[in-house]
Amino acid sequence: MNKESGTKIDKAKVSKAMRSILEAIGEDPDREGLRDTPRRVADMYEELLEGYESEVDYTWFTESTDLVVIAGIKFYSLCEHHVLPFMGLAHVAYVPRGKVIGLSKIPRIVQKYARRLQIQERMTHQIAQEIMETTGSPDVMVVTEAYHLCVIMRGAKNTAAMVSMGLRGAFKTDKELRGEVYEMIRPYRLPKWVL
Ligand SMILES: Nc1nc2c(ncn2[C@@H]2O[C@H](COP(=O)(O)OP(=O)(O)OP(=O)(O)O)[C@@H](O)[C@H]2O)c(=O)[nH]1
Ligand SMILES: [Zn+2]
Repeated sequence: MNKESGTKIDKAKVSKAMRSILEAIGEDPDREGLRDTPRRVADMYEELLEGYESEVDYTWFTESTDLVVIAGIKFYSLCEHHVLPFMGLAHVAYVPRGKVIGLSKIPRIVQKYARRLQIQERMTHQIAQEIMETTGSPDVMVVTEAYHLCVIMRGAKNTAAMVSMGLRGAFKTDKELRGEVYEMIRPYRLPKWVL
């Protein structure tokens, strides 16, 4: 079930709609190269939007109260305005209150919220929220940096990167703690777009 829209992806419907789009742009959907395209696009949306249906399986925990930083988590998402990709890196930090979740769960949380129709700020917020809920720590920092193809390929046609910050608890007020995280994530920051 798609938890936000309440519906599962209807692949037959996506495929039919894609065929209509091909016709609408003046293509022949029955020509050899396009014959399977509606089906491929339906399969693609099912894959790219699988985040609606994923749940992270928290099976392992350990105890610590020391700062945890996971830097350079890559993600690919789709902007909900143009349904074009935006992609980049997420960096996550939290100060556990005794409960540390498995390292791999952090990239899984990022994928869960990236693989939907999104805006970057909401994705950043949702990642921070799930980390707060599962670790019980109010002190969470999430930085996402991304290139949006809807800004690069069309419209403004500019290669600006967007950085979105999610600061919770101590990270909101403690500049020194924030600075420590910036230092640690610096080598893992997003490279400059080259095209
Ligand atoms: N803040 C934010 N804006 C986004 C994101 N993804 C897309 N947008 C912007 O959403 C806005 C939608 O604005 P509209 O004016 O309705 O759309 P548009 O006419 O296609 O706008 P242009 O892209 O400027 O041509 C655009 O400025 C997009 O760049 C996102 O993740 N966060
Ligand atoms: Zn867009």
